Amino acid sequence: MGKIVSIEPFLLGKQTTSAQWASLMVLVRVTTSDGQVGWGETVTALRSKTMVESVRSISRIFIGKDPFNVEKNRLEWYKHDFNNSISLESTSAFSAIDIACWDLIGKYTGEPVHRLLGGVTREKVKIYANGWYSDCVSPEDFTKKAREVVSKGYKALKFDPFGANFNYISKEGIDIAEKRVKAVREAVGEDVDILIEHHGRFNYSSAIDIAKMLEKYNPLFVEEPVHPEDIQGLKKYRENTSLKVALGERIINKAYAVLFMNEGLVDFLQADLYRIGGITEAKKISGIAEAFDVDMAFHNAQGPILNAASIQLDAVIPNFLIQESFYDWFPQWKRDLIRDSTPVEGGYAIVPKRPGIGVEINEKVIEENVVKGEEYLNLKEPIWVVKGTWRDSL
Ligand SMILES: O=C(O)[C@H](O)[C@@H](O)[C@H](O)[C@H](O)CO
Ligand SMILES: [Mg+2]
Repeated sequence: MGKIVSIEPFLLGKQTTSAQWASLMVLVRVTTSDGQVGWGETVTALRSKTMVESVRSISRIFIGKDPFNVEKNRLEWYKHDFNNSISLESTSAFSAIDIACWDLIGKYTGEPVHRLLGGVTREKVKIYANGWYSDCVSPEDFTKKAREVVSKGYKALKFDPFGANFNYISKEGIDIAEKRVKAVREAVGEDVDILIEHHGRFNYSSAIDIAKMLEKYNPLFVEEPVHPEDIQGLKKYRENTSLKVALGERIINKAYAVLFMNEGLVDFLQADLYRIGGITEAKKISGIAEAFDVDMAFHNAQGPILNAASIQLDAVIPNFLIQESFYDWFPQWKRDLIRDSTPVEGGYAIVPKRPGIGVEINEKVIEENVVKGEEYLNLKEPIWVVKGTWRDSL
């Protein structure tokens, strides 16, 4: 088996798309001395140039290494990078390389990654839709688009009904959010799960007021109800509602996740493979979560490589809840980038049996979509918002 000879980041995308937070992606190609290729992906997070450079810098640790030694290689990175415990740039670059190495291991052995991680616990994984509600402002907008999601077969969908409210939300703001939530619940019926995204933007008292409203709509979970660093606020939130809390998309290592689980502050953990340390660390964190009786709902808001890698892990872990997916709302170039997709059918993604993470890259699409520069920055609507929903009145 070959050693790693090159690690190349490609910044791909379009500077303006309907999904700004994911308009660009960093694709990473890892090549071995015997010509095998593995693919990884990481996030840009308004730092596209930085992320590309970060992949280049840390790749020096991996050149000449055996891609099979994911643990030893990770330890080398951990040892050399003094700031990895506080650097999303470092963990995100590392994560892409780790995913590419797993893809290589699968290709060498001829096995899908899930068979190398523990085998199949489920042949298909339940998906929830995100990204479906761009430009939804009125309850009627939400009704129309929610019906479309259900007609595609989805059994669960997530949305943020809070418009441009930030930190504090007034009684009127809650009333508007309620009209949107009610519209979606009525459109999808009681058998489809609704998941309420807060994007970590409220103070605890506002989040508690919101929770009182949400309780009657029976969401599967509420996500990041308070600011992600506000542990004291989250404790107060937990004391004041029985709604189930999901969080963790911004967590960059397993020890940090334990802080939340140890205090009983989270029901469902949303680690993301690109930030937590690739497949290697995502598998470990799932095991730790299992010991706390916490189920996994991996965050997955970026491109087709991360989507494929997440599905591999979902197939394996015992404590799987549900998988986020933007797949049906991807810009076309992201779908074209891979030859073999894992389409969502009847609300589930069928776990692919192909070697590696299960996708082949169409290299022509790389050439056509290489971009230079930074993400388009819209100062009127924060990057994490689904396009056209940053409106606080109906
Ligand atoms: O998917 C999620 O859970 C996220 O919080 C984000 O990464 C996205 O920005 C968002 O959902 C789009 O608004
Ligand atoms: Mg989120």
